[in-house]
Amino acid sequence: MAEEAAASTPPQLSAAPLGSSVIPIVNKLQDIFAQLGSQSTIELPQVAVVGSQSSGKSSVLESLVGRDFLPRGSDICTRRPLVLQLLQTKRKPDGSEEEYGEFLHLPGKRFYDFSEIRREIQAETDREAGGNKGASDKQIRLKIFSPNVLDINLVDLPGITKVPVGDQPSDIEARIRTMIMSYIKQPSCLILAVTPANSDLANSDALQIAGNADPDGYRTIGVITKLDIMDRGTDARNLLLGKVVPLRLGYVGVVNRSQEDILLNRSIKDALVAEEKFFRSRPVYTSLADRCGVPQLAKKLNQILVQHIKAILPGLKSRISSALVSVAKEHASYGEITESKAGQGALLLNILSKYCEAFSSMVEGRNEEMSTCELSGGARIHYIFQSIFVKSLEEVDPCEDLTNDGIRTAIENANGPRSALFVPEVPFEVLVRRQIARLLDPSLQCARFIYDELIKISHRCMVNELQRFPVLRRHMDQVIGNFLRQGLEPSETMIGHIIEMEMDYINTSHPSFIGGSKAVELANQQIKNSRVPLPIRSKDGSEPDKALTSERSNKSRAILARQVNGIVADQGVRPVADGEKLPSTGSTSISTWGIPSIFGGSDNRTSVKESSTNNKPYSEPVHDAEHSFSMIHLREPPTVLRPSEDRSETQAIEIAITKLLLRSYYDIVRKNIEDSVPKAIMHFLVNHTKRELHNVFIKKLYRENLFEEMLQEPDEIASKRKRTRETLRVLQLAFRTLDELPLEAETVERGYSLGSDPTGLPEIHGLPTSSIFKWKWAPLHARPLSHSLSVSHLNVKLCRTPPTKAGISK
Ligand SMILES: Nc1nc2c(ncn2[C@@H]2O[C@H](COP(=O)(O)OP(=O)(O)OP(=O)(O)O)[C@@H](O)[C@H]2O)c(=O)[nH]1
Repeated sequence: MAEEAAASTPPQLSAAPLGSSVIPIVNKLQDIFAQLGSQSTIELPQVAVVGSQSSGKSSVLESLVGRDFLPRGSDICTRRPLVLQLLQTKRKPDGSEEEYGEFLHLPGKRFYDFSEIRREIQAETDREAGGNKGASDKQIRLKIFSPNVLDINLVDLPGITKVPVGDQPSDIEARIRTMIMSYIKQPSCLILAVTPANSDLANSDALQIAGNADPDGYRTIGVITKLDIMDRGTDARNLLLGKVVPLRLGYVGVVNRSQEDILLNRSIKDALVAEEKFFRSRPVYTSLADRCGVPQLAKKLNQILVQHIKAILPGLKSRISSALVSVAKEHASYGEITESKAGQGALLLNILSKYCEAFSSMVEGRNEEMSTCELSGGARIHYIFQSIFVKSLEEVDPCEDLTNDGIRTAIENANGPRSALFVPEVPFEVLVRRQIARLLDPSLQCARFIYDELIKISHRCMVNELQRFPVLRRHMDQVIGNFLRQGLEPSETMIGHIIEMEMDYINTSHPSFIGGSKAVELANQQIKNSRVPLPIRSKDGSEPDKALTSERSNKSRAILARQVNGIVADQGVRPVADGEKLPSTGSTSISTWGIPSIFGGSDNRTSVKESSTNNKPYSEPVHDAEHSFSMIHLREPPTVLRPSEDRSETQAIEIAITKLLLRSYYDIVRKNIEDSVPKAIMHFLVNHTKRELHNVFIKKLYRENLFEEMLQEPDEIASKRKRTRETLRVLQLAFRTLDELPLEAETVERGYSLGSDPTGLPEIHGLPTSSIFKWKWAPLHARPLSHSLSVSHLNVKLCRTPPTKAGISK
């Protein structure tokens, strides 16, 4: 009845629950985890009680939890492992608490009456293990929800029994041992090895099985129960001092409720008071206060939990600090909200200046985020100039699209109605102009490429910073786009002028130009060298070795084109041109270029004349003598006239000269263009943009009436800023909290008071400390429990008083 009454009163822990003083610290840490958005929790070690049957395991566990809910009795009670999950719940808004249990096998059913929990454990044990003392290794899982507990698992295990009774199989002892071992061999399991004081400790099943699972004793605490029913005249001093069986973490002696107390419904609270009274009334235990009583056991466990928490703190701290750095960076990227006009103006000005600075830096290669994987910014501009533009121009052969026939046609056209006396200047100029004109397109294309590059660079400037101001970004892109287009126009005009200038005046006095005399000399040389073998023209007019000679000729040209000024005396076989017939003699008289006379020998002239007469298109029909007085009819000139196919040596020389001149002059122009086009683009487009961009921005965008519009932020950014600011605040708080976490033994001992903590959790204390319970235990000798429990070193602050020699059990 009393127990029922206790259960119905507002749930209040009546004793020092396990880990009570650690709860606030763990809560704080859990809060930090939660605020970090982390799913992980602080995993506290599981605590298992082991021992022989009826040694008092369940009683110890109950005392630690502070609630009556486990079946206890002089007979076998725990016949299935009971995994007790303590789960901390939030206090209700009105401050009231709610404690209840829930079984895994009865999901959704809440047990607010703890004696009902006990009845359900008994019933569930019977269901699985039968009603006649049978045991089963099938767990009963019970969750206890309370605002006053630590999230920790406690395991009540069946007691070790020797002689099978009831329905127990013959190997009951082995079975139970195996079952117990499966729990306590886990390195994260803390073992409470329970031995009644009225039995022989040296024969303790609890210590024996715990020793098997934890040979070094880093996670075994010895618990001596039933100190109150020891033989008269005996005491547990030596046991507690570890003189009988040494234990690294030592022993704690407790007095639980007797069977009589249970029958009388004596509460745990009363039992704890009685226990305190018991130790106080036994002078033999006075000096062992730190190892006597359930509160001391709870304290010892708390200390181990604190050590465990300490071990996980450094990892937690480094996680928080790295999160702090990245969140702070993100927060900074969203900037601050600026409301005043002056502030907005300054912000806008700052952005514009920074943008221009970033643009210039990228063009000049001073960009901080310089890539090591690919060319960027100014380097790409250089590449376009040198590796694309210049290289392409150098690969062009000015005579590439000119056939010998073409050149000859041009020459004949230039001669007009006369036969040429001099090497005609006009065809060279016409042809060279045509080649120069070809340079316009690649030059304009080059300017376009650079323009595209600048647009790309502009898009890469301040990408992150301007995310916040999409309207401004759009406007800036527009302004710089227009401005670059405007810069492209004068550079294109300039390129046009450069090409026109080159075409307008063919400077045959250029010092690098080959000049007429030299060209004639070289041409003669070439003709002479290539006189034998003469290409034999077949009937259809094709030359068998045309392809070959043409190829050679191309090669020679290529060599020629690579020489300085484009001139080299071609020593090898240098057929003048495709399909040329070379004269047998090469004697020519040479004048200087300009008015160069290349009077061919009379033979040549004759041969030209002859060849012209023999030329089919011009040849007249042969008339009979009888028709000599009749009207002579001329053949109608064809609509399209071409020069005769037969070529004189003079013509061959003329063609060769023209080509030499073309190449030489083209080379001069090409170099000029290669030099001046990039200069024009740099001046009118690139550098002009660098110089003027800031002014243009100011002129177009820095207007007070536009501030608001330009600095408009998307809602998303505002909410991101708010969110990161909050996260930042939480992280900073978490970092501070970790630093200030009172993990010193003294504070933990007292129960960490949250004071005016906004979570509103109450102060939680253990039992009032009387002089007899004055804590002296100092775990200086403690060693890591396991990997998950361990701390590599203990904080010296944990040690208030040096441990007594006896306390350091070996
Ligand atoms: N006088 C006295 N009786 C105790 C003490 N501890 C336990 N008991 C009694 O011993 C009996 C067994 O206690 P339990 O807590 O059920 O022991 P247990 O080890 O859990 O038992 P099983 O689970 O059956 O193995 C009960 O009647 C308890 O009242 C104690 O310190 N002093």
